[in-house]
Amino acid sequence: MRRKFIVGNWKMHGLREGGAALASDLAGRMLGAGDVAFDMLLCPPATLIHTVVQAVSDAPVSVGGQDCHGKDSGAHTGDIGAPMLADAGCRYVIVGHSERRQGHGELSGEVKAKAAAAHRAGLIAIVCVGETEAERDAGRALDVIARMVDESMPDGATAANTVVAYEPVWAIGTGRTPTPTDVGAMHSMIRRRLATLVDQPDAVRILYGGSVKPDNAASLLHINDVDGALVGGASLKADEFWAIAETCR
Ligand SMILES: O=C[C@H](O)COP(=O)(O)O
Repeated sequence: MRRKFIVGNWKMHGLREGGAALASDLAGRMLGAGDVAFDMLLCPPATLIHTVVQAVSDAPVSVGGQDCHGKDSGAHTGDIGAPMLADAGCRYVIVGHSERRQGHGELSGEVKAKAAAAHRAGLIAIVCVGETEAERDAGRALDVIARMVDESMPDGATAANTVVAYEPVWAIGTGRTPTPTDVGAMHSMIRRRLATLVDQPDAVRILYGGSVKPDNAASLLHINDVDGALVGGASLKADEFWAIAETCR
């Protein structure tokens, strides 16, 4: 049985005061809710990891990084090693987000190295894949994602150390989403693909990301093989993020 997983990716948003307030608000809601049918993860910018770890320390809320280097340490100015994230209190790290692939030219081979680095540090890697609008319009979405999954998944990936996030690039921050039929087809293809790449493919959580909002969360989160959401914009508002999470209850 895969528990639903609601992940907030704050991207490059937030200063200490607001970040602490948002994390504390969500921690309080989780504590007040008691038994919930989902896990919650917050991925703040690196400067807020310490603040958020402290704010959620009493609550069943995990903290993750938004990226890590493929090497554990070294002369890599501006980068963060996975052991540093673990040391700061993270349990997870997002790798291969399309904003990294596109904005920083990351290819799947590098994403695979980052996921492997996460595993070495004892972190759970959230491996992101997603097609562009041109690829979908050309009818190539399933092939593109199959290849990205094949090339991004590190050796030794298991259901315990890896989560996959499917995020169509054209749906991120645009208010547009694929149809539930298209999301279902993509997620079931990804799971079939995982059968050749990881142990216990049926236990791997596959998240959907891209314009998840309170008003579409229920229809997206109840699709077969959709095990949660990777939420950007709506994760910056406690009411919206909580409303998305509550559709899993
Ligand atoms: O990591 C999150 C995704 O990029 C989705 O962002 P969004 O919810 O703002 O569309």
